[in-house]
Amino acid sequence: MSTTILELQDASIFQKDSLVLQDVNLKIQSGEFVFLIGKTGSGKSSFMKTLYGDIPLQKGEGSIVDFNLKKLREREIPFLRRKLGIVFQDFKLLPDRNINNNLLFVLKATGWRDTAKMNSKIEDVLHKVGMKTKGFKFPHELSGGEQQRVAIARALLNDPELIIADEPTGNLDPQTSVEVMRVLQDINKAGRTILMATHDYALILKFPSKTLKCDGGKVFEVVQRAV
Ligand SMILES: Nc1ncnc2c1ncn2[C@@H]1O[C@H](COP(=O)(O)OP(=O)(O)OP(=O)(O)O)[C@@H](O)[C@H]1O
Repeated sequence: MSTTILELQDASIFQKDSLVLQDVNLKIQSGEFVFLIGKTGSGKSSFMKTLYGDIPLQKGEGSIVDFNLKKLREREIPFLRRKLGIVFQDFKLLPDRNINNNLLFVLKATGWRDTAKMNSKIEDVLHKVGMKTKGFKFPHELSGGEQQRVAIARALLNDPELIIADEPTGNLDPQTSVEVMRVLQDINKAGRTILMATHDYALILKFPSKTLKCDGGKVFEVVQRAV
């Protein structure tokens, strides 16, 4: 039985006082892979920021992994983010430490203490993204695609119920984008729910899946035509 991971009802998304999206109604079920497309400035990032508590939900109703977005308090935001894996276009790895220590940093910051368990978790997530042998490398020693794999591994550390990826292939060449996309697909096939914003229509055609579009201040589902 599938459960609802994300639901918005008559939601409006604002950037400060300006309305970016209105009357947003959608549901994402556990196990889905959902693309979010739309032109630059159409509101994709604002939408995602609202989901992880960076922008408050001022109007309408929203629930995400059992948190009520309308009633979300400042002190609850770290707990919400522990249930989400967030991946950004620019990787956001810490440049002053190697990959293992980047991942260790996140585990310690989210309450892990047992060294053996932390090491085994790091090995596990790096294995999932095909980076098991690269843990000793520093971020600047990795290609963009490898850094993004590590950023995906980092997002997996706390077994998130939903992965939110904002343009994860935006800085990558087409072939590397496909490789990173395969990693995300494998993670989805293993049962994780993924919401991914992208500009890359070629990627959507190659990996067809449910697609939401931001356009004209609204979010709606688009049906892909066979090409
Ligand atoms: N920090 C901010 N303060 C005020 N307005 C903002 C801010 N960030 C974005 N906006 C505005 O909100 C609207 C939606 O921007 P948003 O970044 O959500 O779009 P996007 O679809 O993610 O674009 P892109 O694909 O370029 O990232 C735009 O009109 C933008 O100018």
